[in-house]
Amino acid sequence: MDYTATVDSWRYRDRRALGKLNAMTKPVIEVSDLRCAYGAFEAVRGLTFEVHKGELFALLGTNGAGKTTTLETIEGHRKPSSGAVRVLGADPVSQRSWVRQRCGIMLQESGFAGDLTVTETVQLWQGILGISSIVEDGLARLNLTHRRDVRVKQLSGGERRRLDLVLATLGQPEVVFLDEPTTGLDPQSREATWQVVRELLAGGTTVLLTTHYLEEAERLAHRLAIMHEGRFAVAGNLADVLETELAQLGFDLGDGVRVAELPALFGELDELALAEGRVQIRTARLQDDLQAVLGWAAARGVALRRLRAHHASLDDVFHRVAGGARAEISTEVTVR
Ligand SMILES: Nc1ncnc2c1ncn2[C@@H]1O[C@H](COP(=O)(O)OP(=O)(O)OP(=O)(O)O)[C@@H](O)[C@H]1O
Repeated sequence: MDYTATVDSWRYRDRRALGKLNAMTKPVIEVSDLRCAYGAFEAVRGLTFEVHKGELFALLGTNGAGKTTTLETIEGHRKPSSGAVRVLGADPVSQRSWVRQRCGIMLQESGFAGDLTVTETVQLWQGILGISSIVEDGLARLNLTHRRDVRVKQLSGGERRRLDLVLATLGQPEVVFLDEPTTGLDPQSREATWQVVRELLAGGTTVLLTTHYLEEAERLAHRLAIMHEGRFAVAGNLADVLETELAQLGFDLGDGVRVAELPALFGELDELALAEGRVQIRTARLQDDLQAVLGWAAARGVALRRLRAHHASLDDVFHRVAGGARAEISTEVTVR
């Protein structure tokens, strides 16, 4: 049985139900016109969004887009320059200890004491949080049991990341912040991490995540935002985000076929690709244009070589945003 597929389809089926439920409940994380500056430089420029109970919201974006600054500000590590942040209804700066007790935080870089063993580190963290829960399960699920007596400084980068996650999820926090949780992990460890995150969500934990892995956001996020230069360039659920980019239809222009002979299409022809002998069309009406091309080819007896028709992927959207082609997208996205 493909467990991943089952979990993912469950997520998609359940998303609508979660949305209806969430419309009736107070958000767990509320961010309103958030701005954060380092001196004269404004790294975060007016973000507004909410995250509801049991929901995972993913922040994607290019290096320096402002993801970590946003996350750390919501965690209460710094005051916003302006705007408002509420976590579980409280101000994460002025009510820090109340909020902190209810949150698990996985920073981008851990600040472990290298001379402590894995077990000692967990025990220390349990002491700080006043938790006496048994962590064997957490260590086992993230494949760290056999490393429990190893000093932290002797762990690999991926093992440290997994230890970070064990610590962030100690004591069943209501909210978990994950800053690039799977960077540097091998595929197996990444899958184990995703499984832990799915279990947290199923238990009602709310998760705010930053990642550079588009697949991670596709697999886990109920909603996501792609940041660029401190703003949300595009945001919403996966379908909303994919709809912001046109679909693509392409095939090689065979010998003896002239461009003028092509059927009328709704999409726009890529002149650069055409110069290299390929018909490449970006279109908002993929089905109509595909039908027109197939009908035309059948009528003329043209074989369409390397025919490819596909809706936009998250990768396509990301590259458009990263390429700075933001004129086509609203930069004032409000996510509610
Ligand atoms: N302490 C700081 N002082 C000055 N500028 C900072 C500081 N921290 C971050 N910045 C700047 O703020 C901007 C946003 O940084 P941030 O780390 O939030 O981005 P990011 O999206 O998390 O990037 P990455 O994907 O590389 O982690 C960048 O231009 C960065 O150089």
